[in-house]
Amino acid sequence: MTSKQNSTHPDPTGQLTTLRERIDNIDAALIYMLAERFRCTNDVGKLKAAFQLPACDPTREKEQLTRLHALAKDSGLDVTFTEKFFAFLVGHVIANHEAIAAEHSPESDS
Ligand SMILES: O=C(O)C(=O)C[C@]1(C(=O)O)C=C[C@@H](O)C=C1
Repeated sequence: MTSKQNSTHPDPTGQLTTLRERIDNIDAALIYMLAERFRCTNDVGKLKAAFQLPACDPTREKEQLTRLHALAKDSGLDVTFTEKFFAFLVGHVIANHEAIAAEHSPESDS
């Protein structure tokens, strides 16, 4: 025990460090998973651009949301957070699809 730590004033430092190590590992996994998801959606963006399909597919998004709701409930993740996170993510994907389509468009210089 340190001078500041005793049974009335326990020191949370060790526990906090352990929890933060877990958080860092989870953040790393999330970043790698998101990078992989964006690699996949970029391929979707190229396919959509090549076949002149719309960037946004509301029917697919509805199906995804239904599935994500069930997963959120099952796992204990906040459903509102899940919806907001999905909307944020898909918003970026659609912007990327539009950028890819603009590059592929006949009016594009390149
Ligand atoms: O599945 C597609 O069609 C995609 O473009 C991918 C994706 C997604 O990020 O999951 C993005 C936009 C669409 O509106 C639906 C889903």
